[in-house]
Order: sequence, then C-alpha cells, then structure tokens
Amino acid sequence: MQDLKQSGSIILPDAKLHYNPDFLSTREADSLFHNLLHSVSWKEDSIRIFGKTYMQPRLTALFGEEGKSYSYSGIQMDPIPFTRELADLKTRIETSSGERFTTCLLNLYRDGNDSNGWHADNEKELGKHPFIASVSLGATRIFHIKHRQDKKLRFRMQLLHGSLLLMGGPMQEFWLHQIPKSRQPLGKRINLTFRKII
Ligand SMILES: O=C(O)CCC(=O)C(=O)O
Ligand SMILES: [Fe+2]
Repeated sequence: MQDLKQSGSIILPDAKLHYNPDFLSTREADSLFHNLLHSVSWKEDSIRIFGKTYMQPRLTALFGEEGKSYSYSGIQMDPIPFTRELADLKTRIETSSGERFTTCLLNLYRDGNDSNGWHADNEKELGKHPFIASVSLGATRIFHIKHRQDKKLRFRMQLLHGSLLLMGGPMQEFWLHQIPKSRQPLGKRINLTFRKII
C-alpha cells in the first residue's frame, strides 16, 4: 500500500481529494475535541448487513437540519440540531470549500480496537456524487482507500488532529475507504463528516 501526499490536492483517477493538515489550530482542535467528547450523547448503534445485526465498533451521533433523517447500513438516524460550535465549523468549511452541507455524522473511536470497515458514503439521499468534508480530532488514525475495480490502486494516509480531508468527484462510486483497527495503544479520536442530504 502506497502513502498519499499529506498536504494539498491529491491526484487520483475517479476521485477528487484534498487534504489540509492544519485546517484548525491546535488550540481550536483541542477545545473542539474536548467539548464534543464531553457534551455529545454518544450512541452505540447496531447495523444490519445482509439481514444480520452487529454492534458498530465505535460510537456515533448525528447532527443536522430538522427533518433530514439519514439511513445507512440499515439504521435510520434522526439528527439533533447543530450546536453553535458545529454550525460555526460547518460555515467555515462551506466558505473554504464552496460546498453546502445539511448534516454532520460524528464518530468516536474509543481506542485502536474501534474502526470503520470498508465502505463508500454512497447512500442515495446524498445524490450521485456526494461531496464529503471530514474533520479529524484527537489520536492520529490511518485512513485507507482502495479502488473498486483497479486492485493496484490502494493507498494510505494519516489523519491528524485538526485536519480537514475533502472527498469529491465520483470518489464514492469508484473507491472504498476505511479506518482499520490498530494494535498500537491509541487514544480517543473524533471524526466529523459533513454531508449534504438532498
Ligand atoms: O473516521 C473517519 O475518518 C472516516 C469516517 C467515515 O468514513 C464515515 O463516517 O463514513
Ligand atoms: Fe465514510
């Protein structure tokens, strides 16, 4: 597996990726991490895959505009209204990316045993080519991507505290991504993915 560039636009077939490791200052990232960790009512949700029910190996929460419920992996999540802090973060990402978002899915990875298996963010309520903005806070985790057809195309990168990863173009159609488990003793990590439900 090859390492991806850790800053700027990343040139790949069938995807538009952009990574800014310094989107938030360390102080902003520290305070956002701390506030979210303690104020969000984190849920341990189950998912349904081919008719079987599993616990998700991480905790989640959904913020968003009222009435925009989000279904994925066989569960429906109803959003909590954006807090001031998350609304401000959303506006900042909208200003810098030129895209609009309705919804933010939060993941809390408690340690290296928590993970997010291979998937694409291709739910039909996100439209044909979803644009996804992903903010990382806390422990650094490895992010893997692989092309669905061209098996040679497999890459990894590190998602740092305070970083912003933008995923656009047809990436969710042609690529899968994951946060693998790690045997290293890792601290907590929070990831926020801003999405647009159409
Ligand atoms: O935690 C991450 O960086 C990725 C999260 C993700 O892929 C998702 O929530 O769909
Ligand atoms: Fe995802």
